[in-house]
Amino acid sequence: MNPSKPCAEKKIHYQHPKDFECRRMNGPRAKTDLIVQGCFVHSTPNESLVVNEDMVMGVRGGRILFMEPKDKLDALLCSFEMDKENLMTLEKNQFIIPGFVDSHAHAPQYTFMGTGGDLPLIPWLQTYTYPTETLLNTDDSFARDVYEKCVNRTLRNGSTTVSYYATISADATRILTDVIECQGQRAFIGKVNMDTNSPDDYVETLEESVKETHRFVEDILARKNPLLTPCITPRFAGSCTHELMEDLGKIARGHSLPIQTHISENRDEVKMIADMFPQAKNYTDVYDRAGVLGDKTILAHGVYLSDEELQVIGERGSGISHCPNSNFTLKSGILDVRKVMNAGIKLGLGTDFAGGHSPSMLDAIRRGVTAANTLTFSQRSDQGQLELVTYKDLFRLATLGSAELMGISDQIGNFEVGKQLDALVIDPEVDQSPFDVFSTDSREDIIQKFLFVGDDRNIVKVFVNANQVV
Ligand SMILES: O=c1[nH]c(=O)c2nc[nH]c2[nH]1
Ligand SMILES: [Zn+2]
Repeated sequence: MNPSKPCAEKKIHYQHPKDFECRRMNGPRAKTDLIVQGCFVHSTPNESLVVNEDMVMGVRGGRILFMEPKDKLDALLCSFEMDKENLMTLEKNQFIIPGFVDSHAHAPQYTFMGTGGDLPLIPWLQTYTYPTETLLNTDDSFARDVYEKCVNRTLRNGSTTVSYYATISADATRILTDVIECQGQRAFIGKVNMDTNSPDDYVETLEESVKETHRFVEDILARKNPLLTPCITPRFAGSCTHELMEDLGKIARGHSLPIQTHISENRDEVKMIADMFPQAKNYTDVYDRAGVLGDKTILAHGVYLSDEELQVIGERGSGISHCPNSNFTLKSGILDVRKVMNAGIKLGLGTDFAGGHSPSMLDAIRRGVTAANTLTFSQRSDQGQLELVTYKDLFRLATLGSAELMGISDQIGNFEVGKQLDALVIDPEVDQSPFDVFSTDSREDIIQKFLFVGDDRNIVKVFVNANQVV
């Protein structure tokens, strides 16, 4: 097997290291059937945590064909003409969950993840973020090294789908796309757009930005890989002119593409946007006037959105990516998740590394619980009884919620028949597991222990579109 051959044949300029196994070998569609028997844990539109014991799932061409009680196994194998050789039976305490969907992450910032938490957003962007992105934007081999490690790390931590920001260059973004494609992850990928209020060596003209965006969109669409979606990415209103955002909105609508950007993350940022766009009513109105708010728009953070803004976001069908680690690390604030959920606005979860200092959606779940608990301290005295946000709600946001936010919940997010199989096999008793299981633990206790104490050691298999990628 020559791991680099398929990519080389497609004339992708990216070359893998010798020992790297390019998963494009499998093609984006799984060739063999897969049957899984065991305990399935997922969210449904009505329930955040559903545990289905003793079930059997059949998968063909990457898609879930059936999910039935295990005593029907023989009859199902017979009627779907499936081979028992493809049966994977989970062990006693193992269970399977949908792959995590990270709805907001910055691949180039993986370089400095875990450092630089001493500053708030705007000086953090100027001091750490822009210089690092400038470096990856211009040094291909460094970018390749960072992107390979970043994608490998997110996959190992169970993120089967990630919505990534890259840098401002279409060529550099292409390196990230090559890496994601070869490692077999499902992803939204965004070439970042910035045409104002940015460093002299990390900024584009309006014309360049639009031209490069077309080039990047065409590169990804030409690959015809259903796992990859170009995502139009005006960085935030603080680095884009109205004219650029308007043009980007048109490109997104022209190709029916998603849009991702940041909104209302930090008080100084909100003030900066008000100064830059005096004609707009508020931050949301800046995007609304430019035609950036549609039913495929992912807005990261939204900590300081007013009720009026939330209403507009809901009416446009846009949604919010909640990034609690980043909000704590950059000292931005805390999103009122219950308020957003009660407003009926689409809500997902994101790591936002390297504003956040973890690539793990397990960490995002935990920080989300802490964020919600923290809000209850300040709200209880004046509002009486509170509707709590639980770990089950956060599990839903990390899977089905993010899939809904990204507009792909018809394909992934849970184990509904007809969806594609993106899944994680969890082994609570793996060697070196960071937690212990006792005979007194119920199944729900074990799931909760994994969500609060588990890590990538417990994620023993990762499937994207039924292909095993870890
Ligand atoms: O958390 C964030 N990370 C970023 O890179 C960024 N750019 C604008 N606003 C931002 N917020
Ligand atoms: Zn971000």
